[in-house]
Amino acid sequence: MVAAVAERDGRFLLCRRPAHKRHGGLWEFPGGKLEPGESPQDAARRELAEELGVEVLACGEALYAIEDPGSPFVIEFHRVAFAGEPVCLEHAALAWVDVLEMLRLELAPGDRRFAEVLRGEGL
Ligand SMILES: Nc1nc2c([nH]c(=O)n2[C@H]2C[C@H](O)[C@@H](COP(=O)(O)OP(=O)(O)OP(=O)(O)O)O2)c(=O)[nH]1
Repeated sequence: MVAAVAERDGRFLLCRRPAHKRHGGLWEFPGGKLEPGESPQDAARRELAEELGVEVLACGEALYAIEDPGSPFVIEFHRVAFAGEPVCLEHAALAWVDVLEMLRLELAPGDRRFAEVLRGEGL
């Protein structure tokens, strides 16, 4: 899985998962599973267009790869820059939050581990 880390003025874009899905109601970085043959950069471009209606301009190398111990997924966190204002097309809500606000949200497990890395080390 790829998770996109978009930052503006010290705030990061987080998305709340729809109630009916796995980890419903929990907050996550936007992104999703890679389709066959996709690079993480391709998947970030596709997922952010689908979920947020934005165009990814740049997607870096993986900052961290983090496992959710309760699931088979490894989540790669990549820094992204995008053009346009994100629109909530597939999630329950969007929010730009600083790291302390992020840690107060109910985060999906892998996203929480990354938030703790952000608090400790920054980007
Ligand atoms: N963001 C995040 N997703 C997680 C974690 N643990 C875990 O099992 N997942 C799962 C939930 C989803 O099934 C999947 C996220 O991929 P996705 O965003 O493309 O999937 P989705 O549920 O929106 O859609 P679907 O294709 O599974 O129907 O990873 C976690 O810690 N963080």
